[in-house]
Parts: sequence; C-alpha cells; structure tokens
Amino acid sequence: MTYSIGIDYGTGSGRVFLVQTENGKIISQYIKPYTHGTIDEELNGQKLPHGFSLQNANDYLEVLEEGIPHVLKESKVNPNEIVGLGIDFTSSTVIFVDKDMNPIHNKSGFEDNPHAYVKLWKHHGAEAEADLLYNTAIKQKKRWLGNYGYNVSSEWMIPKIMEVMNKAPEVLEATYAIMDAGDWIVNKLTSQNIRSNCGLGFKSFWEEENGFHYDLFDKINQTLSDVVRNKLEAPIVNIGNTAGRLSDEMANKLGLTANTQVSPFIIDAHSSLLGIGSEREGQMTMVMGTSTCHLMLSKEQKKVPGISGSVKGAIIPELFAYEAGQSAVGDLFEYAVNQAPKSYIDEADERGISIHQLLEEKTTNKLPGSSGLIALDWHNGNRSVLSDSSLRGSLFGLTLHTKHEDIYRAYLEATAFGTKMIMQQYEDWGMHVEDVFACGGIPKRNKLLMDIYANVLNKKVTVIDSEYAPAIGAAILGAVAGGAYKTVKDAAQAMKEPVLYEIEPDPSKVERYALLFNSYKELHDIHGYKKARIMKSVASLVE
Ligand SMILES: Nc1ncnc2c1ncn2[C@@H]1O[C@H](COP(=O)(O)OP(=O)(O)O)[C@@H](O)[C@H]1O
Ligand SMILES: O=C(CO)[C@@H](O)[C@@H](O)COP(=O)(O)O
Repeated sequence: MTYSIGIDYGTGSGRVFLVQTENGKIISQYIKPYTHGTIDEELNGQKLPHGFSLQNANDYLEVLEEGIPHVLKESKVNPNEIVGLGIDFTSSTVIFVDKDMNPIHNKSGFEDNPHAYVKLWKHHGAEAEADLLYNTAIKQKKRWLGNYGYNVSSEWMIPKIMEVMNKAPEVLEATYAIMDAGDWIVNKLTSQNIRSNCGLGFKSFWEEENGFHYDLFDKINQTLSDVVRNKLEAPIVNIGNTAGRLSDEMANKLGLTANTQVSPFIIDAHSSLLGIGSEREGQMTMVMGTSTCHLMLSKEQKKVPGISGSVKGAIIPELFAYEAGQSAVGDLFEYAVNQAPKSYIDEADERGISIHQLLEEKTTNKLPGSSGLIALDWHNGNRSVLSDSSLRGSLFGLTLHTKHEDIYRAYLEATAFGTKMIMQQYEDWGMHVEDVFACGGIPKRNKLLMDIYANVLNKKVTVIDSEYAPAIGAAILGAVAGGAYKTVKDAAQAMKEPVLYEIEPDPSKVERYALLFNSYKELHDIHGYKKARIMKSVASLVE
C-alpha cells in the first residue's frame, strides 16, 4: 500500500490530507486556520489602503509543521510508504524572499512595511499598474493578450511586482526572488528555486512557447524586465512531473523520508479538476469557495474575451486549461451573514445551526423573484467577463418590508447570474458546456444554492461529495510525482472524489430565472460599462 499527501492552501486555512494512492481514500486530515488570517484593515497599528489583502508567510509553514506530523501520528502510516506530496495554493499570492528563501517581512526593519508581506490573490492595490500594462499591451496591439481574455487583472503577478517597484523600492532591493506562495512552499520543501508552469502560465504572462512576454515589460520600463529576469524567472517544472525529492532537513523536520517526491504547485481551483476527475472538453467545473473559478479544458487554444486565461498543460498535460472567475462568492455570502439581525443570530445559536443554514431555511421555499430583489455580485470587483476590480456591488428592489433572508438569497442568485454570463461567454466563443460540476467548500453545504444554479444555468449540476477536491488533486499530483501512476489522467480516475448528487433544472423556475437574468444583464451592462461612471464617481470619495 502506498500513500501521498495533498496540501490545500485556501484563502483562510491550510488543509493537509494523507490519502491512499490506490483510491484516494482519506486516511487522515488536519485543518489549520492561518494564525494571522488575512491582514486587510491594519498592519501593526497602521491603517492599510482600501483593497489591501496581505498574509504572513510564516502561517503557511505552520500548516506543514503541524499538519504533516499530525497525519503521520494519527494514521501510523510508515513514512517510507508515502511516495509523494502535492501542493495547491491560491494564486497569484505573491511572496518576496531573500536568498535564503526567508520572507522579507521577517527581516529586521521590514516588520511594519506592508509591501514586505505576502500579497494575497485578492489584493487590489495594483489597479494603476494593471491599467498601465493593459493600455500598453493594447496600444502595442499585443495579440497574445487574447490568451488572457484581452485583459490584465490587478490580482496577477506582474502588476503586484510593479506595485512594489513603485511604492516600496526598498523591499525590492532586499528581495532575491519573487514567486507564487505555492512555488515558495515547494522550494522550502526541496531546497530549490523552481517555478510551476501552472502559476506562471495563468498569472505571470509566461507561455511555454515564448517564455515571459518581455516584449511588453520592456515597453513599461527596463527595470521591470530586469526584475522579472533576475528575480521571477527560474527553472520551470510542468504539472505531471516531479519538482524533486524532499530535502533531508525538511524530511527530518516533518517526519517523512527524503524519498518522498514533491510535485510542482498547482493553483487551488485548477487542482479541483483533478480532484473530481474532470479531464475532457465540454465540462465546466465551478470551484466555489471564497471566490469561484470556472474551469474548462480544450484541445485548442481560443482567445475568449473576458476570461482570465488559457494555459496548455496547466492541469492535464495534453489539454489547454481555461479559467474564468468571480472574486467574491463565499466572501459575498459571508458579508450577508455578517449583516444578519441579532434575532437571527440568537435563533441560529439556540438551534445549533449556522446563520447560512438559517437564512437558507427561511428562503428556500420562496418562488424565484418573489422578493422583488436583484443584486450585482461585484463587492470585490468583477473578474470575468468585465475584468474590472474597481467595480462595486449593488442591490436593487429594496422596500421597507424586505427581509434579510431575501437579501441573502438575492446574493446567492447574483453569483448564479454572474456564472451564467461566464458560461455564455465560453459558449459564444466555441466552447460548448455539456456538463456542469460544482465543488469546493460551498456546494456540499448549500442545497438551495445548487438548485438556483441548475435553474439559472438551465443545466444539470453535478455536486461533488467533497469540500476538499483541491487537496485530493494535489495528492493526485503527489502520487504521480512519486511514481504511483504513469499519467495524471490515470491517477485522477483512480483517486477522484465521489458524486454527492445531481440536480436537474425545473422548467417553471427556469422560466422565472430567465426573466430575472435579463434584468441582471441590463444592470450588468449599465453599471459594468455603459454608465460605469455612476458607481466609479461615488467610489472616488472613498479614502
Ligand atoms: N452554508 C453555506 N452556504 C454558502 N456559503 C458558505 C456556507 N458555509 C460557508 N460558506 C462560505 O464558504 C467559504 C469558505 O469556503 P472554502 O472553500 O473553505 O474557502 P477557500 O478554499 O476559499 O479558503 C466562506 O467564504 C463562507 O462564507
Ligand atoms: O485566483 C484563483 C485561481 O486562479 C484562486 O486561487 C482564487 O480565486 C482564490 O480561490 P479560493 O476561493 O480561495 O479557493
């Protein structure tokens, strides 16, 4: 019997899973909320600018140092039988390190410097830099930008590097290497300095054929090109290969053996496709957590406007992986939960259920549209298809009698409408959606949400019986790196998570949601671009 370890670094916590390579059976698991959480309001007493989302890289090491010894102790598995280890991580979560791979925020004199900290994937401090990259690429008629949906997100690597260049040159001066946090964990485990093709391909303007797009960086300035060449660029390891074995130091520290192979990191949402066994064209997989990522696979590369990117071999070696997404989904529902009236909080406490469950219960039997509410789900900007992180959410149709559960449901529905916009974009550009899968931390917890998605999308939705598909995907890559399987596809089919249930559309609800979607589409177009100045002028007064 052999085993592999999958470690899923989500937005709020790290999750370590020990699984059987034969069938993906979870033998032991450990979930560690990040000690410092997400640093977004203030850092050591200093107020942070709006849109900042930082993390402390030491928290990521705690996941390793606590989680791996825990699963070994609990399972009593012989470490010699653990052939591989895989890492999935949110992206682009950017870390700046010195030549010993130590985060700059650990260095004396940098403790209070926000730009020395990890820029979480949802950090929105690099809007101006993203706009400059986009406008320069458009002016230079860079056709390759079509592989990134003809947009540049402030959530990606290069704008975040430019932000530090512009706002904190002292951090850059002290920095030896820059990378995705997922690459950093792999490098800490193997004492190397490598990069994964998945992270670079989706978030760093790197393509296997041409490498980094210095043709664009040079147009910004020579410093940017030099920083990318000297600090970001490094040997690349493709998904499906091994990044190398555990270092002796880490093997001893964690209780593993130096024979354990480590897979290059994969982006968390992308890892879910492996975890659910999605491996062919025509399948749209929604990975629903803090955010939602809408992933598809194709034999061809198509330039689909408004999606986040397409990268060959980022998930399944011989296919192009496509990504689109919504920056606030679980975050949006959390926002609604946090606005719940005290009476609801007390009722949920008395009954020992979550506020989510109480709100779902109170609104689950209502007819679509019965509240008269409709919302735009842009509380953290719009990633796809508008790619504008400065956009803001809104709620229409409020009356003096509107109930909080109706507002909660309006947000659930808004994320479904936003998903329909993305699905239609894929289909309009030749990528037919046959099957819709739902996985991640949310689908299993909210049946009403899945009912809404099936009826808004008018598609059967297959809900996966696992909140941990990304971790299983990472374990699958660990198993391949460790030689338990010859191909990623074979490993995914053997180790994938099971289906929990399938939900079919209900024609009566589909009809009502079609009317609501038309209204959503009009509001989307008005506030997304036709009259975007209305919300932007209000936002201009934000400190
Ligand atoms: N019953 C529920 N219905 C809808 N959303 C939920 C429910 N329970 C938790 N959530 C949301 O799930 C999100 C966490 O999902 P998870 O996949 O664990 O996050 P991530 O992988 O992004 O760290 C939170 O944003 C939370 O608001
Ligand atoms: O950006 C990506 C994928 O490209 C994700 O890492 C990011 O949306 C965060 O995902 P989670 O919602 O935290 O799982």
